[in-house]
Amino acid sequence: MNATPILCLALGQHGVLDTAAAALSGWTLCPAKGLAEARRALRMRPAPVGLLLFDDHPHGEDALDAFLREHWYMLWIAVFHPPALLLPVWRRLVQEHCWDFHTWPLDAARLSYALGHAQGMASLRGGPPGGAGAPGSPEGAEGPLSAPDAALTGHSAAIVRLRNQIGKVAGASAPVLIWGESGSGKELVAKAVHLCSPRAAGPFVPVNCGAMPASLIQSELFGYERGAFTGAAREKRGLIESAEGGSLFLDEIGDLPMELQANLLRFLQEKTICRVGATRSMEVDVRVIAASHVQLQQAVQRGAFREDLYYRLNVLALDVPPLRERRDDVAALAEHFFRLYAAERAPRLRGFSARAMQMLREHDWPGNVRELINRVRRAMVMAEGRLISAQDLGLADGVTGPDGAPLGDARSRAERDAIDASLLRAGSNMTVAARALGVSRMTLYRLLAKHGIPPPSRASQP
Ligand SMILES: Nc1ncnc2c1ncn2[C@@H]1O[C@H](COP(=O)(O)OP(=O)(O)OP(=O)(O)O)[C@@H](O)[C@H]1O
Repeated sequence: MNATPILCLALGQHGVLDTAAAALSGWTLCPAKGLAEARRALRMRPAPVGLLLFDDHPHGEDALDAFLREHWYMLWIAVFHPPALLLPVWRRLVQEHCWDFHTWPLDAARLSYALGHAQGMASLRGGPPGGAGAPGSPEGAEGPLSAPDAALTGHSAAIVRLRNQIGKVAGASAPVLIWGESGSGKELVAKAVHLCSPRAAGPFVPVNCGAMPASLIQSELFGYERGAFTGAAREKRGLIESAEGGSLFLDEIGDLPMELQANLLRFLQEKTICRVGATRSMEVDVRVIAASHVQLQQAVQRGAFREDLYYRLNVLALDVPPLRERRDDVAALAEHFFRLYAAERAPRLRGFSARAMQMLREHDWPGNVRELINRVRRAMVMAEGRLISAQDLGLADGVTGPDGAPLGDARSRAERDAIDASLLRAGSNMTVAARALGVSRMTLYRLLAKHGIPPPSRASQP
């Protein structure tokens, strides 16, 4: 008997579960009557492979699509009645999410062979998340992640390659270095590495090295003892300690001050840390995942980043491609974010116009996926019709082009569009937007007031 469980999900009539059980007697099957039961079963006992058992009137494709996106790390085999496969909606679902498909009546030998093959492939990928949220999981400072927190949308060759690489590096214990442009998805990739690793049930602790004042980083990362400095009335665990048993995500590692680079190197070499003011060091079991949007090798050449630390971190490297290099993903991502925000914001909206989709595909996405999210969210607020237009997305032809308006008007409109675009690209971060526009934050606030653009709320600042 093969002891690794296969999730058997009945979509429709539950009788299909008995039929499958009779055909697959040598397998450990974990039956689930519907999506809610399947979610519960997978939380209790993760499975690397799942069977989707459709009855002769399949329906509920949106809910199933969302479920399969959440459980992207599993290999799925669908079983259909042949007529359903003539329908575009089910063909698309199989193409997007399934590793194989079969038809009723079951050919037990063929299905067994496919399940064995799928299990073998799943084990090469590094296996499913190791029981995030499972009973007995140690709870960390940030708590364990769950699969939807790290689902990478997209089916371009680049993202499929990246998913495979994530599966491979996740199983190892060495540090990971993720490189990619701002907003391309580095943190999401870090979460996926953590979730696919044997540490999945432990905490994932993100630290933005660029956003933390240099004077605080040492005590925030390493913690401090009581009385270590004025104001240290109580001892405090650092972020590294709070990632015990899990992963520490060091975003913008290139911004780490030199003296802390030495401390981090010591931690990576010796697996011990010393709190500020402590006389003894302590052991910690934490995997470091670092990310940078600048090529660290150049920082090494400039003398701004330690070469020994660079080589320590760069054992397993992952490149997250910019969105313009995987345009095939734009439509799936836009639809994913539309679905994500539609219920909350705009139940009347039905989707994107054909022209809007075309402009989404043609845009260069300097702010990557974060810019796409911002454009979709803004469009959902601005749209007046049932379909989001290119105009709503701020991507219509001629929005910035001269149209015979007086020079002053054209200049003012161009200024406003440039501000809008850079705020979108910067994810509403005023500092980043101001830097991109080559003006100070104060000037940017003044320009917002001049054009009647509401300043981004503090909540939307990263
Ligand atoms: N493939 C993807 N599927 C779904 N969501 C994605 C994908 N890639 C990125 N995102 C989303 O885009 C946003 C930006 O991604 P993320 O924060 O991971 O980027 P980043 O490269 O770490 O950015 P920065 O360098 O500015 O920190 C997040 O909300 C993330 O969830």
